[in-house]
Amino acid sequence: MNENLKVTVIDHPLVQHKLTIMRRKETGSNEFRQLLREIAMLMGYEITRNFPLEDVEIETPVAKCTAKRIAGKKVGIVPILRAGLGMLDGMLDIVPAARVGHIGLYRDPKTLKPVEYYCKLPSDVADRTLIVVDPMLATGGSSSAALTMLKEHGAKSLILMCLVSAPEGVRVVNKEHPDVPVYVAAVDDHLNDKGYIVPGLGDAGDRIFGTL
Ligand SMILES: O=c1ccn([C@@H]2O[C@H](COP(=O)(O)O)[C@@H](O)[C@H]2O)c(=O)[nH]1
Ligand SMILES: O=P(O)(O)OP(=O)(O)O
Ligand SMILES: [Mg+2]
Repeated sequence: MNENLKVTVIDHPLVQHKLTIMRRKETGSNEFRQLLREIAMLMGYEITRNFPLEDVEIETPVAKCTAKRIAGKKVGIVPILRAGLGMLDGMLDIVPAARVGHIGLYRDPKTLKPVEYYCKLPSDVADRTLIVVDPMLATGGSSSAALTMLKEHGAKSLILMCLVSAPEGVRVVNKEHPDVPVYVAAVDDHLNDKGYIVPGLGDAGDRIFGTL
């Protein structure tokens, strides 16, 4: 069923174990937030694996040498509000010098279409790799709209990182943004008639911020 989807599932045992705890309805906001932060860090580690390196001349206390550093401008992390904020600190734990942009989108509960309410981006988006983060890729409307907004601001190198996805959402992003690699921890079964991922984990924003 998922064979046509262009998506990388990060199946590291630590990620999968933590995700299972997050899915449980008994898991409270405090633990949910902490696990999301940890998973974001682990996923970020995998996603940045192929970032290009360049040589730099340095001097250690012992000798001069040529060492490696990440090439190019500092990466940008762009959480989709609110739920994407839950993945920001985990990313900043491993890329502390990253620039941070914010895109505010909520899903209209009737139409399930994304509604934009905020956008503030780092400078020079055209020259940075931007990692868009949102725990849930459901219909794909929010992620796709965020990627479109970033491209309208000049972004050229984009990565989408979500925790749980539905095949429907991956399909939409693949179709509308074939240039954007998609990383997830799980591709779940389907969407229900309210646009929630099944089995999923519920409303990520509500679970992170305790607004159920
Ligand atoms: O099971 C779900 C499904 C969606 N969300 C929230 O909605 C958006 C993504 O929905 P799209 O339909 O892909 O636009 C996401 O930002 C979540 O905040 C959810 O929490 N749980
Ligand atoms: O996508 P939504 O409407 O669930 O937004 P939020 O992340 O603020 O819960
Ligand atoms: Mg929500």
